[in-house]
Amino acid sequence: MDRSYWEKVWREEDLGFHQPQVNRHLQRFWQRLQLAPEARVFVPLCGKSLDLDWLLSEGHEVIGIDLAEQAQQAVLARHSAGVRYAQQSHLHLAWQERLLFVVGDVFHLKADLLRSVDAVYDRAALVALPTAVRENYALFLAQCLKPGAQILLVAREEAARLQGPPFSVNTQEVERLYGANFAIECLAEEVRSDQVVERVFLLVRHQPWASGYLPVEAQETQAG
Ligand SMILES: C[S@@+](CC[C@H](N)C(=O)[O-])C[C@H]1O[C@@H](n2cnc3c(N)ncnc32)[C@H](O)[C@@H]1O
Repeated sequence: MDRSYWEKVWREEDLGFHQPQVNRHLQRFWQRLQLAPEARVFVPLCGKSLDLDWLLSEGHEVIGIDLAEQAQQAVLARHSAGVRYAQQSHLHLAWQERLLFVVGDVFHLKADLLRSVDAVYDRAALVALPTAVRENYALFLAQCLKPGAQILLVAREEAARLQGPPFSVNTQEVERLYGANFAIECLAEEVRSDQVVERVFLLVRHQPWASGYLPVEAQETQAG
């Protein structure tokens, strides 16, 4: 999905993905991450999700990014006091107290910023991306996140779905994308009435040199 696809979605307010309430998996499983209240949380492809507000209410610093300026405006309308703005290359930044909302492409974020993140909350982000971009996204997160950083991932599998977004992402796909760099635990699996299987995963970035770990930058070479 290119930028023009999402621009049209936002222009036409075709926002079927937006939830009018905080995600129940987030509320149920967030405590499993055992984060300090002041921990920094990254919410990629965040839209105008109320989950940002919930994470702020837990005391976290929250960084959201979305291509859509409308998403930023909607979120800032809920956090309007004392907003400040800045531009950094292709990114439009707005921040207010513990919230930083970036308008731009997730792949333009600086690795330094993501390295400061303790946890990532991914609902409808990975599954919004087609296969090739999904691979880049998973590798990008692996390269930027520090060891020990966690990802709470809500994925959806829909066997009959050939097109997206949302795309069907099953357990094998999560393992293919993240298995080399993260420990993966499936926290919940639910079959919905519409035959969509929703799964919640907890991913933890490996510590360097743990058994089986190779840094993503490493190239295999011949001995001798
Ligand atoms: C399916 S929506 C999910 C929004 C949000 N996570 C939620 O739960 O409501 C995907 C969002 O990703 C944004 N998006 C798509 N590609 C992006 C990219 N490369 N960088 C930043 N945002 C992107 C779109 O504008 C859209 O708002």
